[in-house]
Amino acid sequence: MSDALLSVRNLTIDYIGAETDFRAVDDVSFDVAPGEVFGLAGESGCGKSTIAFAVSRLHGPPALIRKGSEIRLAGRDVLGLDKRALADFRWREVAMVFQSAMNSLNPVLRIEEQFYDVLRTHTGCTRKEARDRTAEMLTLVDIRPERMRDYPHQFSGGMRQRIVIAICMALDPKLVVMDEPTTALDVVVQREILQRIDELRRQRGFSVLFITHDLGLMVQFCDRIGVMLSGRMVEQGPSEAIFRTPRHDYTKRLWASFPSLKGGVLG
Ligand SMILES: Nc1ncnc2c1ncn2[C@@H]1O[C@H](COP(=O)(O)OP(=O)(O)OP(=O)(O)O)[C@@H](O)[C@H]1O
Repeated sequence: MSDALLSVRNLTIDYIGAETDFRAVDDVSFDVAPGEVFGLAGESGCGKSTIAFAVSRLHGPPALIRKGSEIRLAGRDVLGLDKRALADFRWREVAMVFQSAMNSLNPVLRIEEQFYDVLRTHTGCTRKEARDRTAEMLTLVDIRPERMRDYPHQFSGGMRQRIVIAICMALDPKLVVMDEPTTALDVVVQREILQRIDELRRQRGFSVLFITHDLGLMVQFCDRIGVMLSGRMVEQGPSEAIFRTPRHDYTKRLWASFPSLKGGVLG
């Protein structure tokens, strides 16, 4: 697919050990189109997070990406980026939201300062411009702009996670990688946040690489899903097809292990 935003080809990643190496990702290929939400499903340990880190170029030793692997974002060779290009690539091209992202806010800095740090570093904007952008972004995630004067502890967990998402969106990245972005939150807050992300995606047109253990959420939120088993991608396709007519035995077993999905999440 040449018009893909993200193109992953033959991605192979080992964790290098003292005695033996462990192949966490084995010859995985997939594309994510502009504006698309692509989900990675599969049991714990199958390599989903390892892929998410590699795509964001946040992996480090002992993870080693093997020769022949290719990751392209908007045509750029992600694995070939040097240190300088990488600083620009992160946030501007790709932003990552983790499960514990809400704890990544600096507890002693007002929210306003935390936005300013990211915006100034990447755009060289003035304080006034940063403040305007912060107000705009907070509004997008349903937080009153005047609360930019507050500190992280003055917000609930769900609000803190929304603030991190707003910071991630502030530079208009092309791709947002979300690894269990709402897992630490209660179910109602989870749904609210995902709905908000979905609206933002429609407005701003970014793509999402989405990882969650919650298969119901996955089917509901993703346009397409790739199913992983022991480092390999065994099946990929439109969510509805993967859910309703899975071809691989493992996918069938995966859905079967979540009886709540039988009611038909897709309606
Ligand atoms: N730093 C590391 N050193 C060695 N092995 C690792 C390291 N990080 C992850 N692994 C192994 O690589 C495999 C893939 O891990 P990964 O975290 O990518 O899986 P996952 O599908 O995201 O799992 P989960 O859903 O539990 O987060 C696992 O077997 C894990 O134990």
